Amino acid sequence: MGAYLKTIALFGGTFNPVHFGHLRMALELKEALGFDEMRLLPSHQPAHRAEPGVSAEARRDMLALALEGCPDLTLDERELAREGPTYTVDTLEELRQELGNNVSISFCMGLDSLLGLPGWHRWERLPELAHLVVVTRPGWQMPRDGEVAELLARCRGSMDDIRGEPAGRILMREQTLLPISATAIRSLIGRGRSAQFLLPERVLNYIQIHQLYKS
Ligand SMILES: Nc1ncnc2c1ncn2[C@@H]1O[C@H](COP(=O)(O)OP(=O)(O)OP(=O)(O)O)[C@@H](O)[C@H]1O
Ligand SMILES: O=C(O)c1ccc[n+]([C@@H]2O[C@H](COP(=O)([O-])O)[C@@H](O)[C@H]2O)c1
Repeated sequence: MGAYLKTIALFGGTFNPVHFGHLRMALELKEALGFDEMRLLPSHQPAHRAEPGVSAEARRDMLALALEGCPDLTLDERELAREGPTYTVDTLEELRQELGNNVSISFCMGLDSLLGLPGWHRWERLPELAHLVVVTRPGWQMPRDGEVAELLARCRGSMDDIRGEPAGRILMREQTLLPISATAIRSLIGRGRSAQFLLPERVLNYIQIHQLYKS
């Protein structure tokens, strides 16, 4: 294997709002796998779910507040400026053009997202543009057959592969996720209950000041 490449990881989501589950997962992945950069990538208009109801600017502002004082995690705002549905393949094509082929790009996702990958826009192009880092929870089932199982059989690799190649590998990593979801946070606030200790205090203050998620 040749020299190691610079490694950039992306962690995409709606972040409506960002919470400690997202932040811990991103930080642990960066530290455990040794990525040079871990970028949180808020989507403008998610491709496979309803409109978030909270503006892209507000979701971005909350992420920026959450990342204050955490130099290990950065914010990549490129999807927010794009009109129409946010497709990961467009983002990765843009990024690849910007960075060239001598950089290793990894897109991080949960196993649930990997199982749904064949529904993503131009999904077969994704491994040509980036590696996929897939976080599994203890006890989760890997697919046995179908397109994703075939992709895994072809592409499964290690962190050494990811450091040495620009794209094309799938790394499976078992990690315990904090049991927090943005849906539960929105529901708590909507019912007038407290969401304290589930997300950064600064983000909670922003939600209160802007009266977000009130039913
Ligand atoms: N508790 C968690 N720990 C680690 N990762 C998470 C957690 N919740 C969501 N994720 C991951 O974060 C990314 C962005 O998720 P998203 O913004 O949809 O958050 P969410 O909390 O699942 O939101 P919602 O409840 O609105 O679906 C996805 O890859 C998702 O798998
Ligand atoms: O490109 C697609 O077709 C596509 C379909 C579903 C999800 N994604 C991306 O996957 C990431 C997590 O999405 P979500 O909806 O679980 O927050 C986020 O970056 C989305 O843009 C992308």
